[in-house]
Amino acid sequence: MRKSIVAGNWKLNGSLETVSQLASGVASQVSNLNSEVVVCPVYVHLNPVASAVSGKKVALGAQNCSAQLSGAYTGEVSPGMLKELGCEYVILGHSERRSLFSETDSDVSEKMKSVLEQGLVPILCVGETLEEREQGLAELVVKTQLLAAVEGLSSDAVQTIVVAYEPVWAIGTGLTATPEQAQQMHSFIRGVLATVSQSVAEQVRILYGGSVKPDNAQELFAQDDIDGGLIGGASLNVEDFVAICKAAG
Ligand SMILES: O=C[C@H](O)COP(=O)(O)O
Repeated sequence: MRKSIVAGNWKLNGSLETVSQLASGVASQVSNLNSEVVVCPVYVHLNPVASAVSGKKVALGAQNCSAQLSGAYTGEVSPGMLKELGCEYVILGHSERRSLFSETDSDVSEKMKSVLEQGLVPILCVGETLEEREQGLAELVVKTQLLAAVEGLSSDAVQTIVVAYEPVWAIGTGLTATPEQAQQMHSFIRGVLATVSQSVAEQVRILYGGSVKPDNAQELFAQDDIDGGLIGGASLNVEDFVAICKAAG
């Protein structure tokens, strides 16, 4: 039985004051849930958010990291540094990093290795653009991204990762994939993971992301292969995010 996860990706939002309030507000309302709750602020907000959720049932995640562990890499932050701040999760390969910051499958693959070596859990994002979906390429795109990210990893390592299926056309647009569309892709992803091993396929949590809101979360999370969500806009509001976390269990 896979434990559900709801992760809030706060993206480039908030101030020291507002993220601390957001984190405390969420932490005070999720203590009785069965699902894991993760919040992912920007790097410079990790420390105050870690303090706000300390001892609470909310885990800390980062939105990105370097593949490098140390050295002359100006402006980068290593997985070990994130771990030192209390991070357990790192979002990797988000479509905004791929499209706006030119991250390639190969970059994501290097980051996967470094993050796993440091004992952190990558939340690996995969997903197709609208154009790719309309051309019938959605599964090929997702499969290519997924296999590139896990290439060279042991099956023991792969079974610890979290995958987030985020159709690019659904991110921040209000256009959610239907529960059927999402389930179809999640089942496909599980099938791709089965080529690593059947037990990997059964254990890896696969989250859906893209305009998840309190009013559509329950139906999405009720699908067999949807194990929670990666939430953008709605994670910036305590009541909405808590409602989504409750929908996951
Ligand atoms: O990482 C989160 C996703 O990009 C989803 O964002 P959204 O919930 O605002 O559509």
